[in-house]
Amino acid sequence: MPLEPLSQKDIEERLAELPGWSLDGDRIARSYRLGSHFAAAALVVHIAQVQDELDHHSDLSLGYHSVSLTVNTHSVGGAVTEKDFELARRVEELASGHGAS
Ligand SMILES: C[C@H](O)[C@H](O)[C@H]1CNC2=NC(N)=NC(=O)C2=N1
Repeated sequence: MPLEPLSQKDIEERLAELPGWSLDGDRIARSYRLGSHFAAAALVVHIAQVQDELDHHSDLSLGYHSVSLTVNTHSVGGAVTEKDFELARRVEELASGHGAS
């Protein structure tokens, strides 16, 4: 099925199931805290691996003890789609395995 922009209501319903995620303009976003810079870097690499697997890529940044990402879907002109939430759910699983909060 082709990707379509989600309505505001659809976005809010999905965000309600993803604590820590929020709408930032036309993107969904989350930041994580980790116990060290190296732990944060490892999470970035793991997220990059999943993004290539899904062929869907966030803007992903590494801080001192933090990782931040924002994502929308370029192919529909930069709107939020189901694919962004698929990535967000996968990242949540990963982050928990890395001890991120
Ligand atoms: C050709 C390739 O499949 C596309 O460019 C993919 C790659 N990653 C992507 N990532 C995001 N966030 N949106 C896209 O539309 C997108 N498209």
